[in-house]
Amino acid sequence: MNVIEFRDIVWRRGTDTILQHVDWTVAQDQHWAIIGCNGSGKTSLLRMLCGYIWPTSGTITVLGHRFGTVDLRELRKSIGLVSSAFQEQLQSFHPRETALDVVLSGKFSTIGVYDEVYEDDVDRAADLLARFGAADLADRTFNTLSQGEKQRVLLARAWMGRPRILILDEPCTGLDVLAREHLLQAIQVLGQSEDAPTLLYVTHHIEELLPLFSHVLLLKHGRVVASGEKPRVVTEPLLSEAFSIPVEITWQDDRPWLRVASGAGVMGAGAASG
Ligand SMILES: Nc1ncnc2c1ncn2[C@@H]1O[C@H](COP(=O)(O)OP(=O)(O)OP(=O)(O)O)[C@@H](O)[C@H]1O
Repeated sequence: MNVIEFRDIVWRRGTDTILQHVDWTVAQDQHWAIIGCNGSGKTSLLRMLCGYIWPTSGTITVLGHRFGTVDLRELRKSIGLVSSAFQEQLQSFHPRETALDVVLSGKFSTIGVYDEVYEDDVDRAADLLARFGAADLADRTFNTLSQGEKQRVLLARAWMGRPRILILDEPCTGLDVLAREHLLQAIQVLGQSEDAPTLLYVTHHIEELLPLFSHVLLLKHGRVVASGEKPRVVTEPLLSEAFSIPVEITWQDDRPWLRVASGAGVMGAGAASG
């Protein structure tokens, strides 16, 4: 059984076609990065995956359930999400809620812990905090944490819910280099664990494509530019096409680093035309 199947998905809003004939298959044991410029359709695709928007045409099957024949509220319990928009929403946590409470609340997919918590749950939450390098934050009030600290706690929270699919929507936004590398390292390690969910990682930053990510979906103007195994997709011609600017890639420690090709940037274009 595939984890995700999008078949010939089209999404129109008014006169705009936002997703254009998208085919996308995610199999078991794959972790995907989703890459594309602003407005290329990444968020729309993922909102569709969670059943928040409905395609104009095409079919979607998630975890073996065909949309239209499944209770989406039930299915959503299998899909975790970490995004900066979500972080804002979580400002509504009770002012006294600790980081450990926040992780625990992931078990129930609620904001705040209202259900009974067992010792095992507390152990697991503490263990997850430790794995994300945040053990010392357990008793701190969540609302007083820095953005980087909050992201680590929210990732631990997402793992606590044992989702089958976990969407990480630009989880490194706003983090300094060291905080970002710590977070990426934790994702790399936990993503390799036996009970890891299928990861879908949205980013504009190519260097965040950890060795863990086996596959990449490259979008442009709502179309799939390329989709498949990372080394076949993360190439200079395909990324140059997706970003509409010539780019060069250097691989280091099995991670790709991108720079705009010499003379091709906005400055270069200005100099050339001037
Ligand atoms: N509900 C909507 N109604 C009309 N247009 C929409 C709607 N949602 C998204 N769009 C448009 O669809 C296009 C794709 O948007 P989307 O948010 O999916 O892109 P994105 O790749 O996630 O961009 P970013 O990287 O900036 O977050 C944009 O042009 C956006 O304005």
